[in-house]
Amino acid sequence: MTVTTRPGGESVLARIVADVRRELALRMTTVPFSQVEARAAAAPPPRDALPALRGDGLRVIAEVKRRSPAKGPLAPIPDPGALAGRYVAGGAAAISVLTEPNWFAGSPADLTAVRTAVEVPVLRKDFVVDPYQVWEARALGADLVLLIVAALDAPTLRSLLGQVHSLGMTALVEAHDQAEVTRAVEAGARLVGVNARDLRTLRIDMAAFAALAAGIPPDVVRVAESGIRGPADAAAYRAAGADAVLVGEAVVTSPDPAAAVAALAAAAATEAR
Ligand SMILES: O=C(O)c1ccccc1NCC(=O)[C@H](O)[C@H](O)COP(=O)(O)O
Repeated sequence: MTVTTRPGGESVLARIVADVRRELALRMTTVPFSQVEARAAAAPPPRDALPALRGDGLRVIAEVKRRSPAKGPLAPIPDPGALAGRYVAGGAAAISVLTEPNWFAGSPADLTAVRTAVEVPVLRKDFVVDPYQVWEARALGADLVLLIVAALDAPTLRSLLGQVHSLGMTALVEAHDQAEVTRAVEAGARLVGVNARDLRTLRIDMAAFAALAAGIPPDVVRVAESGIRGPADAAAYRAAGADAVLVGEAVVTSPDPAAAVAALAAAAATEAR
């Protein structure tokens, strides 16, 4: 689905979440929770993401993203495991996999394929609103789960975060403004992403990370997400204090994804803090 937004119209995020909830309700009737729980117990143990995402230089989380609501199709990606392998060859510290089918043309099978193909931590990037999806993520082999502050009330954010941690995974808690950063930190996030893209309007504000980074405590790992076109953007985020960047479109559309990832990481070989 490709969207246009109208002032005062329903937010894009709200529309995506409504679809996700409908599909989830269907899955919950066809795949009993006990089955998901059993698959999670049999999944390979989670990989520790935090040490992978902070260290010397800027870490790159490279995304498997076939399409975007704003731009439509980006890349067909017939073999997500092979693409993730190219990212890792270029130095990616983690891989993000969009598993949502209707707006991003993703699938849960993409995540499993990527997890099998690479040895770095793998993020389930989806619109998680219910504990069932956290268990699903673990059952698929995910090491990280995205929690979007704008999609969750405070008690739900806190309880989903606790659940991600109790399953041994890491949550990437995503914020777009100061109030959301505060909520992420108060909920106990250890990894906070500032998304330059406002998921309600799809507008990109590349200044958002620099404006918000100082409000993220030093023991929390900081990720700058979205809108990164190349090394200059990555270097600017590093200078503003990012430990890692999360990049989708620029790497899936590159003719050489390994080189694209390597250039992003190399551009920002400066000390951040
Ligand atoms: O990408 C979108 O258009 C989008 C729209 C609505 C909700 C989420 C969306 N994207 C998810 C992401 O956060 C990005 O895929 C990710 O940060 C990479 O962004 P980019 O490098 O700009 O492709």
